[in-house]
Amino acid sequence: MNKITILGSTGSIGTQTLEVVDKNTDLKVVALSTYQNIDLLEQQIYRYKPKKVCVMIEDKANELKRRLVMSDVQIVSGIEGLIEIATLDEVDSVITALVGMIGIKPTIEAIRARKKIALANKETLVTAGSIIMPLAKEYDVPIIPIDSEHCAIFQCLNGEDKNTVDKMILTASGGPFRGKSIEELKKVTLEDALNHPNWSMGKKISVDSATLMNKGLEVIEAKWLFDIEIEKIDVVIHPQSIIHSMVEYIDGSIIAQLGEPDMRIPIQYALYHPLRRDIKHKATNLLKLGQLTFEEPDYNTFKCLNLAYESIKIGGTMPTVLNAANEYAVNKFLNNKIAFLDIPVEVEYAMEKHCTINNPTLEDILETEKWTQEILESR
Ligand SMILES: NC(=O)C1=CN([C@@H]2O[C@H](COP(=O)(O)OP(=O)(O)OC[C@H]3O[C@@H](n4cnc5c(N)ncnc54)[C@H](OP(=O)(O)O)[C@@H]3O)[C@@H](O)[C@H]2O)C=CC1
Ligand SMILES: CC(=O)[C@@H](O)[C@H](O)COP(=O)(O)O
Ligand SMILES: [Mn+2]
Repeated sequence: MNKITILGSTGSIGTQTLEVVDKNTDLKVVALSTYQNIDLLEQQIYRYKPKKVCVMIEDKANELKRRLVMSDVQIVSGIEGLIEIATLDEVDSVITALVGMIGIKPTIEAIRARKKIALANKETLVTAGSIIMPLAKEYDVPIIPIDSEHCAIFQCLNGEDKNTVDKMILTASGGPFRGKSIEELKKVTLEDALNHPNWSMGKKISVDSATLMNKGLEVIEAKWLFDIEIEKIDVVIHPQSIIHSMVEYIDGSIIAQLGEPDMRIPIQYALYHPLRRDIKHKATNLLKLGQLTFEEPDYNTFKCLNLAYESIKIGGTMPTVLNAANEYAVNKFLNNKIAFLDIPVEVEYAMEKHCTINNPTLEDILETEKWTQEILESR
């Protein structure tokens, strides 16, 4: 029996993880969490009977307590609550399906408590990869990627000697605005940006896919997960999202992982690694697919991808600034406060103003997040 905590169980990855649980009777849910969606969490409590849940917002946690006064589920709140459910004694694996840098502390504490990590929450690695990866090594804790590209690369590596890898090739769908010009992007709406061609995902990552920041974050995520130089990580546009990523070896062989765009596949893979589960969520019919195509990303129009490469080349706290500025700007865009093309402008502004701290501590990273929010607020 694999006993699990899902951080962010009411989101896109969280709910799909529960769909995987539905198909696998040897997965037992011990703890769940939400930011504020207590209606859905309440349904999840009835169905999966967790021991403990965390509601980030205290008022909402209190409301849920009133609703569940007859139930024996324990309800905690805030960041301390997230840490509590990520470190419960009886838990084997923690699925990090939170969105944003809020995932850093619970992930660190879960590693210290020696929980296996199934990681979807890429912002945690983008900003604190320099702390998380050595910590996981120190505690001998596996970090298994859920992000589809990284799960693909993880499978393509298949235990090969790292020195035989020439390149990692991350595929990108290109998002809903692939092929559009700057002029056309001036007119796009929030609704357009959320309309991803292949994947159904949470709002923040959908906007990141539209700006190509998602791919930039994934380049940095790959650097930390696979301990590879940034110069060896390439991005190629593959509009069909069937090839999830590839590894090119020194002999010219390219190994790819293919499958339907369905996150239940990498989620199940991460939960069962090193075993491969014999449950298919969605089969791929190659004959029906027709063509698989590839294009160069448009770096001039979609500036976020270059900003991400730049930030990780500078290193230190700069990827934190990139990520925190992006979280800030995407939030503004989601609330109709700025236009789509303002997102890279905000990110670039914060990066230009920042004096990088090398070899940052956790405190430096969290302070940098705050600094970034303040500099953008006062702009
Ligand atoms: N969705 C996908 O297919 C993929 C997602 N990822 C990554 O996985 C992570 C999750 O993405 P996704 O599931 O789409 O996101 P969602 O927005 O759909 O879900 C996020 C979850 O985290 C909770 N949450 C949000 N903000 C906070 C906060 N400040 N404190 C505590 N809990 C919070 C949400 O609660 P509430 O419901 O109340 O908002 C929800 O449960 C992201 O890092 C994303 O980049 C990676 C690959 C694919
Ligand atoms: C499903 C997943 O892993 C997402 O990160 C996805 O890759 C987003 O699509 P883009 O390739 O458009 O960024
Ligand atoms: Mn991805």
